[in-house]
Amino acid sequence: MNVLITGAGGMLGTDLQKAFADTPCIALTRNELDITQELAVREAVQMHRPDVILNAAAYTNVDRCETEIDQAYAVNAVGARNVAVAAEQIGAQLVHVSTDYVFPGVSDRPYREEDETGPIGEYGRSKLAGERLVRSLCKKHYIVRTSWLYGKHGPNFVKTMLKIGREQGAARVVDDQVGSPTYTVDLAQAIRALVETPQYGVYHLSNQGACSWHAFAVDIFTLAGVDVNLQAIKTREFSRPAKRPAYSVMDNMMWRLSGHEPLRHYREALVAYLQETGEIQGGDHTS
Ligand SMILES: NC(=O)C1=CN([C@@H]2O[C@H](COP(=O)(O)OP(=O)(O)OC[C@H]3O[C@@H](n4cnc5c(N)ncnc54)[C@H](O)[C@@H]3O)[C@@H](O)[C@H]2O)C=CC1
Repeated sequence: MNVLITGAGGMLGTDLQKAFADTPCIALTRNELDITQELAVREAVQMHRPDVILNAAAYTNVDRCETEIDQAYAVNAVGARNVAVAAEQIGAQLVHVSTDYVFPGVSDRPYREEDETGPIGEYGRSKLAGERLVRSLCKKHYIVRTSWLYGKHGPNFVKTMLKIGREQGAARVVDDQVGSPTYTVDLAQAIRALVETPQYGVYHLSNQGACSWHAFAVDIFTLAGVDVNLQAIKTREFSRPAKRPAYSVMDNMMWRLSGHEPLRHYREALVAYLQETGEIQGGDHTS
């Protein structure tokens, strides 16, 4: 299996490279391939002729998407289209990574793959546009919606909390947004397993369990042994340009029904992350 990764320098892209390290893999960062450039995408795909393309490139700054709408759509929709067309031309499989933010966040149960979408911000709208283009333009597609990513190779909530907690000894975190934190290493391995089958379609892939950002911060500080004055606040007290869904937990139904084991619980994944980044020593931290 020959693999080509776009957005390979990002947080997920870097872990995808590791998950596919035992197979021929061309990893292209934004500087090496800008997916908004249709001709460049077509040429790169024609030249390398991968069996599988992993599109991890995206405009991911949720707040900036509210004002930089054209830039967001250029990458998340037009860029996704360019990759989908190029994949289809050579009959390649395409894994396109999307987000829980395509949902409005008002469900009383975890969102399933076929539930109605309804993004409440420009990031989610641009990602949904990308999903639709991929679905209609590339037959062999896997659309992988994931949530609340953190990993070793990018800025993320865990790093931010540890920095703020250690430097300031205090933090205020919202407790009225609920989702599933997901470790990029686990997601990359799941994507690896997914492309071993021709079970195309839309997948929700997240670590198991759900929590608020505040509860996640409690886990982070407890596990890392950082003593912090942690205050729970409401979203309305923490003004940000983009609205976020209040509840974006996703049922990984299609993954389960396709015969895969659920991803591990988010707390177990967090322990692994903290150990692998040297924040805590090995041993049993899960009780
Ligand atoms: N970070 C998160 O919490 C979540 C992320 N996602 C999705 O997961 C995927 C991976 O995200 P992360 O690794 O967290 O983001 P990231 O921001 O770390 O990585 C995205 C990469 O795309 C690259 N990129 C941006 N514009 C590009 C362009 N025009 N051409 C080529 N590359 C370009 C960036 O340079 C960056 O390396 C994205 O599709 C994102 O929408 C979904 C849910 C949550």
